Amino acid sequence: MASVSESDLQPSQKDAADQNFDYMFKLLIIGNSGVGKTSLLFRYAEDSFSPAFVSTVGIDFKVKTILRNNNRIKLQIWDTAGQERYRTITTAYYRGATGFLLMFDITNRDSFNAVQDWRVMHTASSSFGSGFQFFEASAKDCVNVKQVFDSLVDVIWEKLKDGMDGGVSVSKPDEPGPHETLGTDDEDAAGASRLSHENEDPAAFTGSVTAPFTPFHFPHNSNESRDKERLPAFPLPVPHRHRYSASTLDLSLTMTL
Ligand SMILES: Nc1nc2c(ncn2[C@@H]2O[C@H](COP(=O)(O)OP(=O)(O)OP(=O)(O)O)[C@@H](O)[C@H]2O)c(=O)[nH]1
Repeated sequence: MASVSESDLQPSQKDAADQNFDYMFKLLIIGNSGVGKTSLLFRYAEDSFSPAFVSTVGIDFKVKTILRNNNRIKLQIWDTAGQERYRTITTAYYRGATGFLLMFDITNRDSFNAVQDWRVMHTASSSFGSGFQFFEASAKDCVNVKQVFDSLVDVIWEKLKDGMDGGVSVSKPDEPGPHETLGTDDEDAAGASRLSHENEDPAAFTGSVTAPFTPFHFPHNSNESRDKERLPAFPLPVPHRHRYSASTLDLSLTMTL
C-alpha cells in the first residue's frame, strides 16, 4: 500500500476520510447487471451521466456527506456488480448495511422478474426485514435521483429516532469503516477501493421492519420503450411510495429511459 498525505487525495478520497459527520450510513445498490446502478450513483454523487455501459467489476463505492435533519450524515454508497459471477463477492458486503436500493429497469422484464431473487438474497444476508418503497427514477434525465436517497436516509433516520426493536448502531466519526482504506495505487479517481475490504467491520444496523406487500405490475407503463424519453411526461407525484413492497429501510428503483 502506498502512503498518502491528505494533499495527495482526490476530492472524493478526502470525502471518504472526512471525519466531519454525525452519522454514517452504509447503503448498497443491488440489482441485475445493466439496470443503471452505477449511473444512479454517479448522478447522485457527481451529477454526471455517461451513456456508455461499463459493467462494474466486483464492488465499488462513493461517499457523500449530506445535511439532513440537522445532522451531517455521511453516506457510504456501495455499487455492486450485477453480474452473477461476482455474487459471492458482492453479497459479502451486505453485512452491516443500513439500507438497500434494489433496482430494476422498467424496460427490462428479466430485471423485474429478478427482483424477488434479489430480495431473498438481501433478506438472507442482512439483518433487515423485507419490504420496499417504490420509486421511479432516471439517472439520465436526473429525475427523482436525490429524492430516492433523501427518502432512504429519512426512513433510516426515523428508525434511529424510534430506537428500533433490536437496537440500532450506526458508525460515528471515530469508528472508521472500510471506506477509510485509502491510498492503494489501483484506486480509481472516484476514491473507491475495489475488492479490498475483506477485514471490514462495518457499522451494524439491526432491526426489522415490514410493510404490506403491494404487487407491482410490469410493465408499469405499456408505452415504455428504451428509445423513448418517457419520464418527463410521466405523472410524478414524487416519490411514488409503497407501490412496490417494502421494508421501510429499502427502496426499489426503476431505471427509466
Ligand atoms: N436511457 C437511460 N439509460 C440509462 C439510465 N441509467 C443508466 N443507463 C444506461 O444503462 C447502461 C447500464 O448502466 P449501468 O449504470 O452501468 O448499469 P449497472 O446496473 O451498474 O450495471 P452492472 O455494473 O453490470 O451491474 C449504461 O449504458 C447507462 O448509460 C437512464 O436513466 N436512462
